[in-house]
Amino acid sequence: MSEFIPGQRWISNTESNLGLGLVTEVANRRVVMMFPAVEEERTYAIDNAPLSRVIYPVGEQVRSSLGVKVTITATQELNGYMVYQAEDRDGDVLVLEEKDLDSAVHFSKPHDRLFAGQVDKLSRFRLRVDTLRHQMNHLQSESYGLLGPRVQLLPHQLYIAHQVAQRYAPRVLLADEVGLGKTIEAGLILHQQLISGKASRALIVVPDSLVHQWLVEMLRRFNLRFTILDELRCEALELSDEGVNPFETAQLVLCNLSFLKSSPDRLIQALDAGWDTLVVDEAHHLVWSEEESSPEYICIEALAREVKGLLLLTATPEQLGVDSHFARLRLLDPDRYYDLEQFRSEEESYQPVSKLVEQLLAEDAREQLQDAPEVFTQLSSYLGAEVAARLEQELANDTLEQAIDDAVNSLLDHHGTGRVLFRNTRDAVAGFPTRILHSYPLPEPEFYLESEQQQMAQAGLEERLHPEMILADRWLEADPRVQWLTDWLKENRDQKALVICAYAETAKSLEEHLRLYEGIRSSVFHEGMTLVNRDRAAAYFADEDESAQVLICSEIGSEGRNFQFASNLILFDLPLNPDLLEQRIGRLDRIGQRNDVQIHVPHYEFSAQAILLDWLHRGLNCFERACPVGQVLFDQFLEQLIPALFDEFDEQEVEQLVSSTRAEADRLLDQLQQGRDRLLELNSCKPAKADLIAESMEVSGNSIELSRYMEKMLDQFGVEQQPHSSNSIVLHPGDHMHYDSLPGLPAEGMTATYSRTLALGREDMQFLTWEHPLISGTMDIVTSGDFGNTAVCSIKLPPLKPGTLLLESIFTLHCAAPKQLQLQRYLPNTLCRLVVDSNGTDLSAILTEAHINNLAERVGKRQAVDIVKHTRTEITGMVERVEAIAETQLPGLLDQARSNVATMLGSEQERLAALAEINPNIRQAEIDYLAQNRAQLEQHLESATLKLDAVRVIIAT
Ligand SMILES: Nc1ncnc2c1ncn2[C@@H]1O[C@H](COP(=O)(O)OP(=O)(O)OP(=O)(O)O)[C@@H](O)[C@H]1O
Repeated sequence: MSEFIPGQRWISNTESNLGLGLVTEVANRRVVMMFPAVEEERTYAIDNAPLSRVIYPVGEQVRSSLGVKVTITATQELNGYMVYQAEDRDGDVLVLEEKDLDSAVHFSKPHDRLFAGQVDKLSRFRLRVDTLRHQMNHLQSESYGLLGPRVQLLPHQLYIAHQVAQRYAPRVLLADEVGLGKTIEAGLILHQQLISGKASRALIVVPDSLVHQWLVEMLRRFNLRFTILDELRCEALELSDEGVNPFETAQLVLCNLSFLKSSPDRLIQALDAGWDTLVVDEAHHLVWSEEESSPEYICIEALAREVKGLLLLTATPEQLGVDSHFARLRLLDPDRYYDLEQFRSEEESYQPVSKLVEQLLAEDAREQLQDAPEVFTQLSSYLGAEVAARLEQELANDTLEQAIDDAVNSLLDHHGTGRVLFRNTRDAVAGFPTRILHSYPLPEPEFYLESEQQQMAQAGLEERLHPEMILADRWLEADPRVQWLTDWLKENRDQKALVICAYAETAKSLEEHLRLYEGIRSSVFHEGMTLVNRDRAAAYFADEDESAQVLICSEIGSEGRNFQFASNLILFDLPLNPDLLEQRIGRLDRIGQRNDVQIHVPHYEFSAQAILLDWLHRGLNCFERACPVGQVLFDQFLEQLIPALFDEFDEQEVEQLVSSTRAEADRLLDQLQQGRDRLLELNSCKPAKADLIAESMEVSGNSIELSRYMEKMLDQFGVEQQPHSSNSIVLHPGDHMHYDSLPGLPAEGMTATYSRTLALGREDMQFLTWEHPLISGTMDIVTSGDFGNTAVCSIKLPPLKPGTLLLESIFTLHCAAPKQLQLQRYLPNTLCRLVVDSNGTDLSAILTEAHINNLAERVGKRQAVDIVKHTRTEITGMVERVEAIAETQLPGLLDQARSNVATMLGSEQERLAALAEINPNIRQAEIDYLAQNRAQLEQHLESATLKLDAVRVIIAT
């Protein structure tokens, strides 16, 4: 019969920080243990559960789950279940069943270990104290959750991630321009949410062609292992476990949108599976109008309703018009975005706010403001008379800059869009390459001209823009673009080129032609290929040695893909929609592009293609720059553009169309720059703050400090370390490991580096940071167990008489609370360290840690045990003394913690509540969450104790 009985209390030997466990279920050789203090559950195999039974002896002081402190006076075991008789402070007797004991308790007191003869090495004691400090520093740093990912520290991304990741269940639209790193931003946010316990289940939904790229990117950059679900995989899971919901078999799931969209049953399973965060890439595919929603939209809308956190990613939020843009915002917050008309008028109201912000941010703001009383009137109407008056007063002071900064922040907060929408542009992010257009007018083929009379008369727009449709079977031999492409590739053999055309059919036959008849190393990539084949094609193109010179892609096949290692883009045809053109150029014009991007456009002279090229280039200027108003211009001029493409305009009329488009583009860009986009830009990245975050990450990511610390740590754990190349090491589980395995260390070992720069270039190496599972995992093992929590040493320090006994003790403020509350963040950033002599004199300030560490000498194990044995009474007295002193320090520390909660959460809570009255972008759920969070933190702090974590006995010689 099992020794486990429901209701019994046990403690985890490896995770004592979980508090007291409660047996809830025993079946099939497994025991399920609930840890109420941290609201976590664990299932163990009964045979080798790392658990110890907790039975209190008579005389022990314990607390009931209601918080009543009692002393046990008698115990009784009923078929393995304990019932205690106890007395409270008033002497009242009560009966306490073990299931009703307080769950937030701790064991393995260091002095109990010491008296049992368990004396650790001095180096382990130091390592324990270092570990406690590092853990505390990391948890409280600005970069918590953002340090681990293998990414370049780019301020514009860090700013967004930092802003969003701290929120409860963030719901935002990440709308950076193409290639600025939305995937990376989403990954950073997700990583922070998962590591901090704010989220544990995430679903990513992407277009078919991006499934693998996301899988790889999440794994190698973020150490997040996603499970891909498609129909085949779901069926296999159901076959091996009848009745299982495949979406519940993993915490992190990645699937493609068409799979979910086309299977209502699978969608229901996904809806039932419960997620904390949903990420949807290429969200511009979610088409919606007031009359009709696309199936994709309906599918994501259903999920968005169920899931708490939602990240929508699109580079072209307005590609399908304001309606669709509104619809995506509506997915984020249906209560806020319910009226399209109101949304439109709101967009217009951003302009005066933006103008005001510009005035405040002008370099000569002081002079400008002195002559502009109307600015203060305006400011007063937006932020109230008090803010305006304060700013006016500051005009004569040195602190004007700060006051302006505050006013701008309030304006952005109160009247901006920033809480739901983030958009960085190339203009705002430095370091992007130049884009250069090369146009190649080619003579129309004879065959084409001959057939023109009858063919062209009937040709639709598609045929005019894609002549291969008219040339039909003979197109490969007759189309001059094919010959041009062949020549270009042969003349530039050392250059890689990405060719994009509209249709998969065109891509396929073009590639076949180049490969079979022209001997060009080529590869093709289109939506009709299987995922595996697409990835193979992309890898063949990316390969550094034996690679394809050219990759031919269809329009949607290449969306979202990374090809920045090439710098020649050949547009075999042109899309009508400028946003699609930007998507194409964005394949190369991305972060990581080291060269200028050369855009080549072969086209038939005097044809629809030539007119479209002219309109897109001179009218919209969207080849050499990203054009944020492309969609609006497209909508506005489409009616005139169509007849021009049908050859119904003469040269002058075409010129007229181009120049009026240019004029309108300039006007709109100007308006955008002054209106919403400027606000968005300012909201999406505050450079000073962004740089601060990046700097703080550089500091907390200091690889020298980490590598020195880890070298000692891994040594203690028996991990073999050998230098590899410069800045990298090879780690192997050694023959004398203290644990069978360490988290994040594969049995076959690994090559790793602490250097971010090296890690970015060498993806085969693990990137070791405070957040790598090996490091955070070993740190957890140290602090949650008894590693190094006892030591004995000797010191020579003349004023101390030989034989003087001292006790150095380390206390940690301990408070079991659910992980997502992140209680540690609010605790004072100090360890409580106390040193006393056997008279109980407090010497903490005189004998500093560094002092003792410098002088401490090792004492052999046997001698150490002897010292402890002979001085047990004194040590017991000193432990009581330090505990008493610590008790007096507890209220002060708790006051600090409460005040941290009040400052950090209270001010955010007040700010949000005040904002919500003005800016409807604030969700009530967020405000409620903060209030709840604060109440829970305060409640948990009530049960905080100073726990004696480690002791070092010191004997003067
Ligand atoms: N911080 C970073 N460190 C290293 N590489 C990065 C970083 N940010 C972006 N990149 C790289 O830049 C490229 C573009 O990033 P990403 O795919 O996230 O952009 P995107 O905005 O999602 O693009 P698209 O609009 O095409 O979907 C990718 O190859 C990505 O790996």
